[in-house]
Amino acid sequence: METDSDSDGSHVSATPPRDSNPPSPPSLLKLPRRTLCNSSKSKVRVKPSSRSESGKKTKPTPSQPDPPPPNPSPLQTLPFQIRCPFTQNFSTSVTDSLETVPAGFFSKHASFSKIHKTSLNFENDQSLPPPSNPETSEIKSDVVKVKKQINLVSVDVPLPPVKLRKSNGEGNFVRLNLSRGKRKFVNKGTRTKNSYASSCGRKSYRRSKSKLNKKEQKNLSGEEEDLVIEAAQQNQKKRKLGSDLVDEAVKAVKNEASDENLVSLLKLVYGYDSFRDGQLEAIKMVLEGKSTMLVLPTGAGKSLCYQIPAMVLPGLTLVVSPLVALMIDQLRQLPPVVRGGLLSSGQKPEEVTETLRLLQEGVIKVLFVSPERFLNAEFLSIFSATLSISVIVVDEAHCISECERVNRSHNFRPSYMRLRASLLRARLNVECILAMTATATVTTLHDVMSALEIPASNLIQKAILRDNLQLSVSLSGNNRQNERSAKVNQFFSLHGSSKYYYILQISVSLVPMMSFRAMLINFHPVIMCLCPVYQLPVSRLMDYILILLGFETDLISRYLCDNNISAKSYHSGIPAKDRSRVQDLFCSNKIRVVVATVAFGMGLDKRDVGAVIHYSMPESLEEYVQEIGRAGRDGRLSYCHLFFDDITYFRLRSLMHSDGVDEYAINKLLCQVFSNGKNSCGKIYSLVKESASRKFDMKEEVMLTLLTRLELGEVQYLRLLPQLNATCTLNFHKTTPTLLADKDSVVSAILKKSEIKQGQYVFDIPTVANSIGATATDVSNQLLNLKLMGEITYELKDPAYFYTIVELPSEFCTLSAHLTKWLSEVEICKVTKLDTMFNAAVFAVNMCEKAHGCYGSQHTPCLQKKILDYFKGDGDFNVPAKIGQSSPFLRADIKVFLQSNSHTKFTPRAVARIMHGIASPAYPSTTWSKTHFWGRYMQMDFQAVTEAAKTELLNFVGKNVP
Ligand SMILES: Nc1ncnc2c1ncn2[C@@H]1O[C@H](COP(=O)(O)OP(=O)(O)OP(=O)(O)O)[C@@H](O)[C@H]1O
Repeated sequence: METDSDSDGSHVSATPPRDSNPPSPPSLLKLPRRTLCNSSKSKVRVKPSSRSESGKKTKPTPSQPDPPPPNPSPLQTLPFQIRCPFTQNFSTSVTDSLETVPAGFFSKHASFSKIHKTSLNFENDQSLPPPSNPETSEIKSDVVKVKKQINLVSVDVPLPPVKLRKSNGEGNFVRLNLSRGKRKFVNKGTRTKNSYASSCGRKSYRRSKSKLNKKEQKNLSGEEEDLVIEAAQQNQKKRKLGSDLVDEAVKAVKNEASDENLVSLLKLVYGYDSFRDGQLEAIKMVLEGKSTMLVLPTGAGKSLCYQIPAMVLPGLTLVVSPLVALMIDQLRQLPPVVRGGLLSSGQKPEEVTETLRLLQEGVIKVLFVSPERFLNAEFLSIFSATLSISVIVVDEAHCISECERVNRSHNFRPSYMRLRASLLRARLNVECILAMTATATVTTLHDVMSALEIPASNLIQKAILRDNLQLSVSLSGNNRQNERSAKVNQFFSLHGSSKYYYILQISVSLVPMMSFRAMLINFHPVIMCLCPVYQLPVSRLMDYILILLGFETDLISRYLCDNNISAKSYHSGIPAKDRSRVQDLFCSNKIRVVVATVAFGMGLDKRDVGAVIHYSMPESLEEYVQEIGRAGRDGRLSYCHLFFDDITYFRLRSLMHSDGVDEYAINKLLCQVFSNGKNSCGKIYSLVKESASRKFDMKEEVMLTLLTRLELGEVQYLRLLPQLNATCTLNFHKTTPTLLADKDSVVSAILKKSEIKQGQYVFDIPTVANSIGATATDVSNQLLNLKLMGEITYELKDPAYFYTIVELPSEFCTLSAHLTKWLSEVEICKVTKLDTMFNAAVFAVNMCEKAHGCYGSQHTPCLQKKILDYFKGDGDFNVPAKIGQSSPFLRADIKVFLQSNSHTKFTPRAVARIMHGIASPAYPSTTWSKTHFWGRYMQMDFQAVTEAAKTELLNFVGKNVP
């Protein structure tokens, strides 16, 4: 399943809210007024809002008067403000920024506090936009003298070893590959500018000199040239020294993995003074070869827990990661002393070959792979006797849990079933497994630890949430279109042109776009809402990620660009190359906003993301925690706002049922898979994806999940083979078919097993392969060879799942009942997670008593509590009251529907899907959305609709229905 790694769930198309009574806008977050001022006001220090004794918020008192605020408008009373870059003030006083950090944060996260201060210093120094990478500024100052002295712009003087980590947030990989515009998925380690072993001296000087333009070269005096050479040589020495120091430190840890030795290594390689909570413990466990379950909050530094062991342990560290984007990001984050590589479906053959070569040579210490690539025959063949693996790291290990697997990636990820300790040990001979996640409920932890055979004593679990994230929620209301337009007009007539108003204009102008969105979703009578406006305080370099559904991302990013906020969209419809470019641009601060679907968030480690805005509700609290975890990774206060509305919730809840299947359909699938009876064992078969999907009314991913379960369940019934096309249409050109068949067994088999249609030979690849005892891949390769020799041309069609039968089930009924139960548990689990997310949001908005620090739309304490309860297993799992359980019209509507479609066969599930507006392979939306029953009962419990459909079908057909 090659695409899985890129899955982002953008299939979800949310319906806009249509509540006729919009809530009163959320109360204003009292911002330091400086965020609203132009640069001339930048020195004005304003205390953040304070609370009166009665608990009411009071307005901040500026030490210097600001321009009078605009007249009160609903648009002002919002939690955030999106700032235009031109009005942004980058010069922030240290005290102001410190005021934004919640009490207790530094005490808990010593290392965070260090970074926080570093960043503040940077801000003071860098007062003008556009911003350079904050992480490089400190380091650059070290070399500034040399540069100034010799009047050079582009001489890259290498850095002292202790600062390596900070000097280049992109890691050596970026330097060598990405900066050239080509992505080779190999971390080039020691050859980079910042690495210890990079060549300097003469060679470096030559390279530097060649970068200068002619004029600059002419201006370089002999004395200056000597200075350049001397600087380069000095740095070469420093690097050598640094490299030796790291070697020494690694050796010391190998001898004794003491706290002291590990901290020295940490300082030397990363420049950090101390480990964060949980890191040291985890590193020591891994170094001792103990399988470990590590649960640390987002941004707490889990990656370091395998990076340091990778420096010390002799073999390879294999990291299984769910998304290609995440792998690339992690590869970049590797320190220069640890060389990494990745194997993914998006690579060119030469990149794969290069990675394999480096692996064989033992140069690559950390290899990232997707679960789809993992453990297949090709992958296993890499690992010869000489290549040993020290640790397998399962990143985002919650995906192993069955419910999580489908929920988080919005797609079935059957390949996660391969991540079982027994398989890993048998096939890769690895003892130590490190499973890492930020979000795991008690059940998920249990699933992961038992799959990976991690003893309970080896669980390291710290806080779930960082406390520098300010959480707010608002329920989107639904204004009628003309009301909205009136509001916009009123707003502009009141506050014409000042910069302050300009900022508001940005959000207000989202309104026409919302209407456009309404036009796109034409399946329901949609009443659009005036999307609340976000006002985000920009007290520092600020970036935003808007998490929202696929097709909207382009619209919104275009809109933001039109309003001078540099933004790009990121969703699965964009080619992988462009997506990674967007990520590069965002990470290098060239754009400020990424308007993205969920694919963008996972694992992204950009320190200064100031806010994550959920434009629509995530599907679970795990997803929410994971996604807001992209904000504030530098330890500073950051904002996470969630918009939710009933319609989107209903829509998402319906979609949770789109993967479900009935026992009847599973039974039919089993009959086909094992249709060849006793003699089929050991033979190759194919299941053509498209036709089977329609026949069984089952999504392709669901079929693959079932096949994988038949391979990896308690009994191995079959073995999955590489996916290929099943049907071939072939023409002979040079040699006559019979002559060629004499020389070639594949051709001979083709002649025997083909049908001739219009002079062309049409055959089934598995049939030909079985007839000569070859594999389907062998047949495909031979066809390619013959084509290259000019003997044949051919066309392949019918993409299919290929498998060999290992054992026939004794009977299908028990097996299909078992599989159905398993899938329906997953379905229920997904719905429960969504309900819990919705309940938490509803609680924050409606039931929170505004005690314990919640106020206005700020719900940090109460949301934090909801999240913690959920992860402890005490969440509010009740079905929200909004979900209807019965309707007086439902059965009558179903009856009419069945009568008007009497020519079509339905199952109860198929009827319920249509009533919920969910397309399926056999009932596509192109046909069925035309019925006016489409989506009519979206607000009713799916199970209740299914039951009603079953009753009506029984009445209608007058006999048992499946
Ligand atoms: N001991 C430390 N002191 C200071 N910074 C650290 C420390 N350890 C890690 N970091 C930094 O913290 C940031 C986040 O680390 P990392 O990406 O490993 O987090 P994570 O736990 O994997 O987060 P997520 O679950 O969100 O992917 C990185 O920039 C990393 O360099």
